[in-house]
This record gives sequence, C-alpha cells and structure tokens, in this order.
Amino acid sequence: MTSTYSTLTGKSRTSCCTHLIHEVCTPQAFDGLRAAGRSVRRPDCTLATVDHNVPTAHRGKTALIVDPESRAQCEAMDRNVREFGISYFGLQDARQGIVHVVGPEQGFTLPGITCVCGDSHTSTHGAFGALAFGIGTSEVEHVLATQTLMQKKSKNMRITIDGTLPEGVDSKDLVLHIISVIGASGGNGCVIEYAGSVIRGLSMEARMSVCNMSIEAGSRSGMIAPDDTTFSYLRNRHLAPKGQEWDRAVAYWRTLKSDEGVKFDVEVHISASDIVPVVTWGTSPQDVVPITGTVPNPATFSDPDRRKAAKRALQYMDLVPGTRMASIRVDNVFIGSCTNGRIEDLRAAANIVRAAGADAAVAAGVRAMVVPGSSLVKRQAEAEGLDAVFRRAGFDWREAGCSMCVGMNEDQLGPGKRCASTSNRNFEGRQGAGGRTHLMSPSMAAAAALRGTLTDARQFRLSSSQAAVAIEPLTPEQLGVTLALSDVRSRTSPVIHQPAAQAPTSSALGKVLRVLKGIAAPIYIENVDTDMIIPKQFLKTISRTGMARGLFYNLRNDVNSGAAVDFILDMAPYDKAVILVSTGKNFGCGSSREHAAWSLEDFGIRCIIAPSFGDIFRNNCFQNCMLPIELDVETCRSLAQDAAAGIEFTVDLESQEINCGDREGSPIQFTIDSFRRNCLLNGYDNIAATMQHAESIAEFERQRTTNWPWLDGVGYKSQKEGKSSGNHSMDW
Ligand SMILES: CC(C)[C@@](O)(CC(=O)O)C(=O)O
Ligand code: SF4
Repeated sequence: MTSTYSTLTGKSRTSCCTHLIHEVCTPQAFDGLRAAGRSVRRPDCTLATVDHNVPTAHRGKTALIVDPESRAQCEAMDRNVREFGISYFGLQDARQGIVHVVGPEQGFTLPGITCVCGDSHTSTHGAFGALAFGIGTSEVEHVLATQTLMQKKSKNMRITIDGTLPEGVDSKDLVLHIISVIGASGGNGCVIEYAGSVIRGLSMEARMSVCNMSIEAGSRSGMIAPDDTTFSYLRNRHLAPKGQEWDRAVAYWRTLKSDEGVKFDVEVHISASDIVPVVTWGTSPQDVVPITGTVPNPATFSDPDRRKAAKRALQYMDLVPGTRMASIRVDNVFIGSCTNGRIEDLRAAANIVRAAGADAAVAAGVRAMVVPGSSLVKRQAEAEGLDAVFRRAGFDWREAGCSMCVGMNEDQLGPGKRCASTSNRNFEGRQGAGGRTHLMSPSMAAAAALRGTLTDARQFRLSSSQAAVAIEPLTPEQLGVTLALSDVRSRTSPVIHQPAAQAPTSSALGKVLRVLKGIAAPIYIENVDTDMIIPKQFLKTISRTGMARGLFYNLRNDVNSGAAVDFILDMAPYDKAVILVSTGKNFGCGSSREHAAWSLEDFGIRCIIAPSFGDIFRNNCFQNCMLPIELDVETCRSLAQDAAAGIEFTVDLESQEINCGDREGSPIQFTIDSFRRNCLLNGYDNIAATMQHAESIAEFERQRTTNWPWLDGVGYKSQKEGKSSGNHSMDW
C-alpha cells in the first residue's frame, strides 16, 4: 500500500504534499531558513495554527497570553507566517484548533498525499489513506525549504480487525487494545495499515482516533484505505477539490488500496469480539486492562524488563496490584486532545451525561474539563446543545487547544493528582509533573467524572428520548465564520532572505562524528519516552541551545521541592558521559520533540546505544550529528555492565566498532545506514544537498499539477497562470 502513496522525486526524497505546522516545533526551523537566506518553497502547501500554548479559558490576541514563554512562541508563529507568507489560523481565527483536527476539518488532508508535521500524531491523517508521519524540527526546516524529505522505505504491517465490536466498545478501546497486543514498540520501523470489517464500519472520526495512536504503538504512520466514508466526509470541505476535479480525484482515490494477495512484512489479526472497554493502569499506552479488571501484579509478567517497568509504573501511579480498576478515585477528568477532541467524541461524552439523568453532576472534588479539538468543533457542539449538557452537570466548557493533553498552557495536572483522560499518552509527568494519567474513551471519561472513580460507561444506558440529536456539520455562515476562507493556501510570494553571517542553519551543519571516546552511562528503563528525556516546560523556547538543564528533569529533581535527587548523569564519572547505553527497547519513543536530541547533545551525549529506537527520535539524532546504535538486548545489557563499571568506551564510526577495555567479544560491530554514516563522517547540509535536485523537484511538481491538480493551492495555480495573487486580504 505504501508504495502507492509515497511519491518519490529522487532516490530517497519524498515529495511532501501538505505540511502542517504549529508553534512549538517550528521557531527554530524558520530561524534556520532566515539564517541561510532560504524561503518557503510551497507556502500554498503549508498550513499553520497555534494549539499547544494557547489558553483555553479565553480567546483573544496572542498578546493576552499570560505566560511569557508561551506568548513568545505564539508571537514567533505570528511573525513567521507573515514573513514567509503562510496561511494561518491564529488565536483569533474561527478555524484555529489542534493541528490534527484542523487539517482534516478543512479538507487540507486528502487521500493519496504525503502529509508531514513536526508532531508525532501526524499519523492521524493516515485515516484518509495518506502517508502521514511526524518529523523533527530540522526536518520541518528541510520541508519548508524544499517541500521534500529524505526517506527510507518503511516496513509494512497490516492489522486486520474482523467481526463486530461489542456494545459499549468504541474506537479508543479498539486502538488501546491493539497497542496492548503489539506493544508500545510493536510498530517500530513500520507503516501500519488498519483493515478488516471493523475498520470499514468506523466513521472518519473514529478512524482518526485509531490512526492517531499508531505512534503509541511505535509506528510513525498508520493508514486506512479511502472509501465512501472518506469521500462523504471530504465532500464540500473547504479545501477539497470541487466539480469535475472532485470526480477525477474520487476516481483516483478509489484506486488507493492494497493489491489483492500483497505480502506484508508483519500481519496481525484481531477479533473484535475480544475487545472490551479498557483503561490504562501504568505509564505506557500498552499498559491496558479491562475496566472490569484489576491492577496487574508485576510478578506475573514473564519478561524481566516488562516486570521492572511495571513495578516502576505502579510506584509512579501509586497503585497496588489486585485493586479493582473501577474503585480507583480520580481528581481530574480531561475530555479533548487530537485523539478525542472531535465532535463525535463530545457527543459520546455528552450522551453519558444525558443518560445519567437531568440532575447528573460531576462528583464532588472532581474537576472535569471538556476542551474541543478546534474552534469549529466548539461551535458545532454549541449548536447541538452539548455545551449546555456539560455545563449543567458541572463540567468546565473550554476554548480549543491541546490543553491538559500536554499542559504547555495553564491546564496542568497537579503532582500526585489522578486524571481520567481521553488523550493519548500516560507517560510519567505527561499532563503535569507528578500527575497520574489513565487513558480511556470519551464515554468512560464522562462516566468517571460523574462517579468520581474509573467507571464502566456501559452502566449508563441511553433511552431513545435522551439520545443526542446530531446535526449535519454547520456551514461557515451558520458557524458565524466571517473570515475570507478563500485565503487559505493562497500565499505564494516567497520571501528570500540574505544569509546572516555565520548563523547556524540545520542543526548538524559543520559538525562531524568519527571517533567518540569517553564514559558511557547505563539507563535501565524500558520505553524511555521523549517526555521523560525533556518535559514540556523546556519546549517553550524558540532557541535550540541551553537545554541540558531540562534533560531527564523529572528523574533528576524531586517533583515537589525541585531539589536534585541522585540520578546517574549527576554522579561522577557519568556527569561527563558522552554515550548512553539503554537496556530497554524503544528509546526515544513518543513525541517528535527534537528538544530531546538537543538536550542530550547539550549535555554532551553524542551516541546512544539501545535495543531499538523511536523512529522520529532516531532521525532527530542523525539530524544533530548524534549516533543512535541499535544492538540486541543481550549486547546492550553487557555493555551496560561495562558502563556501570566505569570502563571507557570508544565508538569508531569509520570501522563501525565499539571497543570497551579488553572485554571478551570486543570489539562489537554495529551496522548503520550508509547514507547516514556518510553524513556523520563528513558533515553535510541536507538542505543544500536536496536543493541540488531543484530541477527534479520542479519536474515532479509539474507532473503533480498535471495528475493531481487539486493538490496545488489557489495562489500557486494563479501564479503559474501568470495571474497576480497578491490582493488577498491577510486574515491573521
Ligand atoms: C509538541 C509536543 C508537545 C507534542 O505535540 C509533540 C509530538 O507529539 O510529537 C507532544 O504531544 O508531545
Ligand atoms: S498529542 Fe496532545 S499536545 Fe500533541 S498535538 Fe495532540 S493534543 Fe496536542
């Protein structure tokens, strides 16, 4: 399936059709462009929004954001979109929202495209039969400058779910179940195709929730072949093709499916009847248990690493094995995020409140927030009366944004507080330092809010008279959107900057790595996620330096007092470590934040050895001239022993060997992609190298205009036709 979707302009460069951007992972990329005197190649294929830092208590000017760092990031976005001529849904725009809600909502996400964004949940857009994946900030810069990316073909995995989902089981239960089956690293290196009768029967919203969480199964990208459900969702969306172009597009989109009898690298079959409403109990999205179940006993896990991880998770979550999940009290409820902040999710949650009767109320002591995924979702929900249902029961009805999914704004979970959340990550400290997250579906979160404990939502049955009346999506006029919608994708006038003297561009520029000699620090944690490597408060910067302070912050500092606690990287000789050795697999999983690589590098780490890596993190390391080495678990464990003994390591990239003392089996050979190896050995400006292929990129764009004209923005079209596009009003 993937080969149908990836459109190659060169041996290893993928042309990106659409590029979504938000304020957290882009300021450094725009600075890179400015410093090198580069413009944005395809402003018409780039769409910007602000979502992570925005307050959800009010809407207004960016200048009203109280937190100075959050404000600085949003203002940087305001500046960058103006300067580089990019369509933008700013804080005052009625179309603002979470980047992964906004793209599909506008019809910017279409079948057959390659869609990228500096955000791991870009996998969401795969629900439309797009090859959609998250990238780091250096790659964002590469895409802005060239509209292409260096890519290696992924492995293919197909997950087929057949049968009928039992009553009360929704798409969130389905995807959490999938992650529990294949594990948080199960999809490493793969693009997943979701198939089978259950997937075919899902709405677009539900498909997006499933694809969204592909990254939580270790896969950068998940996709679903487009069908009539897809087409009817897209028809009449603002940026979807219209008229004859629509017919032509649909005819093409219908061809986008896996060939009969095609061979996948990995096949997984799941029976729908095995799936029940679930919640998570631990600190990885794979820690899933039926809501009717109990907290598992780590001793029952056969894998020693899993056992260790489970013990650590239970300690963090303050849970005792054998406790009934449905007896666990919660302090907070969060309904929202790019996984479950869409209109269907809000309807599902509101239905539980309706089913609980006219005097349903949020349990005493619980704070429950409903945060729509976009401002348009919010208006739609209000038109359907959902806000009234929530408010009457004591829920807090908020403005759109990422909110407590990540807590980069004021919406944070306090230390020791427990949250029933519809978001996608239950990592340590994800929703707030020391906060404890249980992931679940919107109906289960609503049920938890009413009962005050994790609750089986099947207890709330809706009579037909209580059922919500879903209404057709409102038109822009009904929604009161008065802004000039036609302005979207119209920006065409690239601004060429003069290179600033000696300013750095792509982060790896000028750096090389040949032989690395020094101390290695062992880390014994499974699934080290990038939230753990650098928590969210350190992402609120517009620079790429000075991040060592944030490295493993929550492991190095007491969550309440902030005082330093014993952590390996603060103890001699490991405070001088240049290498990390992880015994746990899936190092760097989760968020795409390149800040994780930057903070390691700033500390002095140039090489990480682990049994496997999160795909985006691995790329981010290479982009910063750092070497991720993958070795089998046994070898990692024995290298960790050497590291623990304080033995000095020598990593030689030329000979692809690791030497540590005169240990048995030394030197250890490792393999590495030859292109990446060359880049590290010689130092390489990826963007300049790609720009040498400018003619083939242009040729590809010409073919694209001929074959798929609907992928060009209006401004680009008129520019090609020699018409001026400069008279659009600027709607930010
Ligand atoms: C930017 C960041 C906060 C992010 O959105 C990034 C990501 O997931 O890639 C996240 O959810 O961790
Ligand atoms: S995962 Fe959370 S923080 Fe990241 S884009 Fe989605 S809603 Fe925003």
